[in-house]
Amino acid sequence: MDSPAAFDVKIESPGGEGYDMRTIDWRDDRIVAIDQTRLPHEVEFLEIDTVEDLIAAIRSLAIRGAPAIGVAGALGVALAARRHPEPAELRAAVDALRAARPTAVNLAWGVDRVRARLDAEGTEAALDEALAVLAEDVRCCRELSERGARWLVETVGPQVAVQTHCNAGALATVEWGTALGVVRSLQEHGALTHVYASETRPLLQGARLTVWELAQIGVPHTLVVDSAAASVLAQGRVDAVVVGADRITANGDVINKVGTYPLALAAARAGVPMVVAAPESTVDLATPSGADVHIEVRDPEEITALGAVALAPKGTGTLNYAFDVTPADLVTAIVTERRVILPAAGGRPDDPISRS
Ligand SMILES: CSC[C@H]1O[C@H](OP(=O)(O)O)[C@H](O)[C@@H]1O
Repeated sequence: MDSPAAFDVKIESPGGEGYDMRTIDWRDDRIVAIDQTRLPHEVEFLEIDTVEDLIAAIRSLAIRGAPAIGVAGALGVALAARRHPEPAELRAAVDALRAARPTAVNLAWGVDRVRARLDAEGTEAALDEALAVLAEDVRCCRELSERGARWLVETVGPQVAVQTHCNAGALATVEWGTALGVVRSLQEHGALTHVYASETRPLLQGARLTVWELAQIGVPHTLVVDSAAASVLAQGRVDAVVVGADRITANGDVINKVGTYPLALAAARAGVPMVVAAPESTVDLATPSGADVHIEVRDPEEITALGAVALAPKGTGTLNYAFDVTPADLVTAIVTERRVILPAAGGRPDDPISRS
């Protein structure tokens, strides 16, 4: 595939002060991670010494984002092996970690991968495997981002405006990002014009995290409320929607932050490609379709209050889905570190040829 001339341009993407820090890492025999509940006002790090504290951090979204919680799961098994030598205690701690959040396949994938190494070769091997998972995330995000940027330049042209949802940036991974990784690669190639970010109620990952990241890297951006995202597309302001994923099932259905499905409907109506950027660790070939995925339902207070301020009458009933399912026929492209799958055109993640 000849590289389009535009793609051969390479410019230094400005990183903001301290932006290149890692979202999650292993230092001095413990897990160190940015507390994302404090952003964008403060950059604070958690130093996690126990599995209980790690589970709490994942459940509160202090540590969040499918790839990042996959790495947290992997490091968490290594931590558990060091803190719980007694087999029954260790098993209970690892099982509780695996169940911390149900929807992103990466958490179970990271836990299972390191648990297998622990069972086979012991505590130090478990840490080696966890550190390998961490390093792979860095590599995979860079590779999928480059692949996604190249696909966009070839498909929509040399200058690309993007609409994204939630946060699938460096904060959702170890350090580079998936959807925002594609944005950064477009920026590096001089092919990015603008990013529209939706705020992503109720926890505002778009307004608090994505906008913060885009400012750090000097990307021109506009924040919109979730319900305006469809109008942004209808007005022809963007060339592609690019989002992350929490789980991609064997038939190409994409489970991602709630609000992704309506965005895909609006993209189809506007004739704009719907692009999902995710590592292969998010592809779950053991689950046939989105109908088989447990969608996390979260605390009503996340909807009915903003901190101490009530946004709805006390006792208001809610349906606080954390994710939704975008059917494969609305997904133009899934970009991983190894391949581009075209579900809307009939491509499937479980296709033996493209999996090879
Ligand atoms: C790079 S995938 C990030 C993915 O995870 C987010 O969910 P949450 O903030 O609840 O962890 C959202 O679905 C993002 O697309």
